[in-house]
Amino acid sequence: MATAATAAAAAVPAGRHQHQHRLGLGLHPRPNPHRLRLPTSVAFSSSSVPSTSSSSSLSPPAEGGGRLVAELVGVFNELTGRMGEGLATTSSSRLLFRALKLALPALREGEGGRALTRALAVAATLADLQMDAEVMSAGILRKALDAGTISMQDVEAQIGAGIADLLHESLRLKVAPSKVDVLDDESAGALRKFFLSYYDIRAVILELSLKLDTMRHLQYLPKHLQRIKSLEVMKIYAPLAHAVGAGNLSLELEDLSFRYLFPQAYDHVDQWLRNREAECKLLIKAYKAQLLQALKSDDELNKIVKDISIEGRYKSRFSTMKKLVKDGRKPEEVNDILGLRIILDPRCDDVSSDWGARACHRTHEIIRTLLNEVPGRTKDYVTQPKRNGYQSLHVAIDVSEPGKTRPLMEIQIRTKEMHRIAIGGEASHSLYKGGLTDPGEGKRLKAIMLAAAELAALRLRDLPASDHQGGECKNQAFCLLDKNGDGRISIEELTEVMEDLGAEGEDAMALMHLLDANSDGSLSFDEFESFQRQVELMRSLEDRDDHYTKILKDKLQTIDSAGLIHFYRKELGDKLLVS
Ligand SMILES: Nc1nc2c(ncn2[C@@H]2O[C@H](COP(=O)(O)OP(=O)(O)OP(=O)(O)O)[C@@H](O)[C@H]2O)c(=O)[nH]1
Ligand SMILES: Nc1ncnc2c1ncn2[C@@H]1O[C@H](COP(=O)(O)OP(=O)(O)OP(=O)(O)O)[C@@H](O)[C@H]1O
Ligand SMILES: [Ca+2]
Ligand SMILES: [Ca+2]
Repeated sequence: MATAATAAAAAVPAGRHQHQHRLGLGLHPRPNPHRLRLPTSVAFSSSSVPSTSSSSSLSPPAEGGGRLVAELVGVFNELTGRMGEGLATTSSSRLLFRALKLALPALREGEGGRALTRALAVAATLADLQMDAEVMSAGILRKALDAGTISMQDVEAQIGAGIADLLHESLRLKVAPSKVDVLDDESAGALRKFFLSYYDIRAVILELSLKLDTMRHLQYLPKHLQRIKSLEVMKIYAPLAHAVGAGNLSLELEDLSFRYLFPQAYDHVDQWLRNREAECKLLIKAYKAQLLQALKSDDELNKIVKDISIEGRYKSRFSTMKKLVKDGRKPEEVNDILGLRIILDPRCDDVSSDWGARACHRTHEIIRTLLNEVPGRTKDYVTQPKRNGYQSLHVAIDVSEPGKTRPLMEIQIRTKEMHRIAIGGEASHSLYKGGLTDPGEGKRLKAIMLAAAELAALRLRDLPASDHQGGECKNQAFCLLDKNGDGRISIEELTEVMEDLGAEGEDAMALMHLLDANSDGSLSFDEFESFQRQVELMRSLEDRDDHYTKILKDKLQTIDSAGLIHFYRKELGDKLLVS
């Protein structure tokens, strides 16, 4: 870490360090509960329950207006960079920027210093689900509303009626589960359907992302609430997420509620999967690469297909547990802990032709020559589709080595069309997993969800650009700060944004002084870009800092479970305490 910090400091123009420290922009990496970097747990990891200790016990850093602008710019860039292709239009960006300006001051203090990071994680989840800027902004603002420092009137006046409607809708959704008995399967099922048919589907997705946020931080709630919320998630929200095709979200929701509802069973499954996780994930990666290369270099297969892709996955905690309770299997008897899925694109995709089946069978032959197929475990739903139309060829592979027994690997072989039906069609995963009984419902829901997102994106694209932003903008953050569009950020423009963020207007002078390299009293595009580079650097250092903190914390926890931490603490005092 010392090397990274030294290199980073060297990259900053000479003579700047002194000012940066004064403004709280110093590059020295330190834990900062108020920073806006997205937490690493944003990535859909099935086991990303944050640890119980938090950085909130640390005292806040010297807070200057410079730091606030740096945070605004850094967060804005990160979120727009994460938005789906075509969704980060000028008007979308402007909306997100306005929402951030309103929400940031409100979120700074909430939830023990975690409110801001949490709000941004919600927005990132929404971006990953291809939601538009309106939904992302609503996510951030819902967290600000929950923090109690802004009101719906503020949102309506400063952001607009569209987002206020979305927020009203999500607030109505929030209270709905309390009106039914979630333990009753029929009521839970009816409520899920009601959600999907009655409410704006984007509000449902927003609610799902907020539920994920709640579940990721459940350790801060009292025990009885942990159980009630987990039950709601298990019975209502996780199946809902499956139903709308938000697969990764539903897997994480399931794993988190499983953890709180059945802690002992969870620990058992978690321990078993965790012990093999790193090795199995490496194996999945290696088999994937090896298979892809073998398939792509097979002449016969190449005559039938124009493209081949392979997806890999390690089974989730909850999904594994379900298999164990279904028929009393042991974990080592679950045959799809390691999974690969080969998707083939036949040169002739006419469904009545046999090109698809030929491609699947040729792929199977290649696998047989390369890998150790387990006899009697192959299922050919390509030749004999399931009644719901599901087609795929499944083989089980033994990946053990002498002296090292491993769980089996399942390989599913299918064409693009078969995959489409398995994902969104009548044999869809949302029906298979989401508890929906009406065939076609999953397909319809997914279509509604995508159409709603597309419509919102179109609406935002159609909003009139502000006077000077009709043309191309090379750097969205710069253009949003340069309100009058004269190509420079003036002291007035900087003062305004600082005041919006709740800082003293005078801080603008200090920041201007720091960044205005040629001392002409305003920020040029180049000067602003150099500021942005520093912001990025700062955030990446904080990332790395988190990474090291986590490693150290994991080590300490291992030591703790061995009962040795008390010994080390006594020996080394606070030096070993990591928050
Ligand atoms: N989308 C979808 N996927 C399916 C369907 N049926 C099976 N699959 C997938 O194929 C996998 C294996 O299914 P099968 O080969 O029938 O195996 P199984 O009888 O479930 O066997 P176990 O895995 O041992 O419980 C499932 O885990 C799913 O991933 C279906 O109707 N729709
Ligand atoms: N062999 C595989 N290779 C790649 N992805 C898979 C494989 N099997 C399932 N998946 C995908 O992994 C995700 C999680 O699936 P999960 O393992 O929970 O259930 P499943 O295998 O579909 O069903 P079941 O629990 O009945 O086995 C889903 O998106 C699913 O499509
Ligand atoms: Ca499976
Ligand atoms: Ca200007």
